[in-house]
Amino acid sequence: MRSPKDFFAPLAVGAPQPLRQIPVRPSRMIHFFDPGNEKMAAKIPSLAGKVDVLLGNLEDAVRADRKEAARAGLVSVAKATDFGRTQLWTRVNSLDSPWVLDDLSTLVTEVGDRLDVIMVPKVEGAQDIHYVDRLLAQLEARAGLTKPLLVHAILETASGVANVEEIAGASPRMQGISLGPADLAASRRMKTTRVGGGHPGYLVRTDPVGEDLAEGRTTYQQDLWHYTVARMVDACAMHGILPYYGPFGDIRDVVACEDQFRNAFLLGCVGAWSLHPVQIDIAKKVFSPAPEDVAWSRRVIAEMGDGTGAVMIDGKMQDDASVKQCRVVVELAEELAADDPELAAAYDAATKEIQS
Ligand SMILES: CC(C)(COP(=O)(O)OP(=O)(O)OC[C@H]1O[C@@H](n2cnc3c(N)ncnc32)[C@H](O)[C@@H]1OP(=O)(O)O)[C@@H](O)C(=O)NCCC(=O)NCCSC(=O)C[C@](C)(O)C(=O)O
Ligand SMILES: [Mg+2]
Repeated sequence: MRSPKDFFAPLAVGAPQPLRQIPVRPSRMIHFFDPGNEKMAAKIPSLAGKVDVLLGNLEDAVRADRKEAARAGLVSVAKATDFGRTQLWTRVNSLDSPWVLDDLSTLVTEVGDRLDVIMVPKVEGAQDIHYVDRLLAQLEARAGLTKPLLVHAILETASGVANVEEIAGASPRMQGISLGPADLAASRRMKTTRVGGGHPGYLVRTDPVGEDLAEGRTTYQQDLWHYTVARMVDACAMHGILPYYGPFGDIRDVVACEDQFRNAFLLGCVGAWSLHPVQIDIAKKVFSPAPEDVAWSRRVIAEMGDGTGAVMIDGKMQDDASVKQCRVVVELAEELAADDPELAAAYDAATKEIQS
């Protein structure tokens, strides 16, 4: 564990200075692709500039005999593509695999200046981040990089959840954390067989109305991921890094995907993964504040003046705490709108409408 005094010192001679704040860049969707799959890789130039993050996946979903092709494919894509405003991330293989050392050394050495974030799967505790942190510093120094690579952890083991606060604060490289519901379910010995989303058996039932226990009792499906997402959000907020919902595996069910993403958004997440092109626009819609919420928030901020005291707006009490929530919405909206003229116009139109 580093002492507070040297927390921001580089971990290798010649490595770049760690950042004190996570750069503000949209990351509503982290779009996964297999760089060794020629059909998918061919789609990357047309997605660059349109999605917030493109992530070359080297871990699960890439067959063992395709690991090297995926790594080489990512080097080619990284060199050949003009990413514009889009960030390039990668998910390397897990730290207990035979591939991760070559993943990190090849990528940092050959395309470290093109990469923004390295996603590390199956993180169990701060020790995993410390290992990657030092190794990245050595590789950055060797490659002569001037910008530090950031690290994103996937929360997908029971031990990772138990240690999520120390993971979030383990290094100034920590950019964020995503929920990995499939591996996490297996690690916890949950009895689900899905990649994210709910389960019809996880429910609550209204009380019996008469003698017949089976009649007239409504059931409500519950969210299997609420505890984990909420805990991850708190850990991230405490350490000034960003929380994300992970994957939603039922590609066909765009309705439930939108619901799952929105639950995460409302709880504090800034984005989710898209596994298929059809999920890109869902994430964009859900993780951009709605124009009417932005307009309302701007109105509350304007009417609250210096932000103290209490006022009534349309029958609702507003005070120091509600104006802070409105500032969260407006700050996010303005960060996203700075990069997206269509969104900026939608926010301005809704604000004009509420004023008239
Ligand atoms: C689901 C699959 C198999 C359906 O693939 P498909 O080919 O059957 O789908 P399609 O609808 O037929 O595809 C239409 C077109 O889109 C292309 N396409 C399809 N997907 C993409 C994509 N992502 N990016 C760019 N292009 C894509 C595809 O190649 C095809 O191109 P074509 O029209 O030229 O024939 C496919 O979409 C896929 O492999 N997606 C990525 C899967 C992945 O990365 N999984 C790992 C993340 S989830 C995870 O690891 C869990 C976690 C966190 O670790 C834990 O919870 O534990
Ligand atoms: Mg996983």
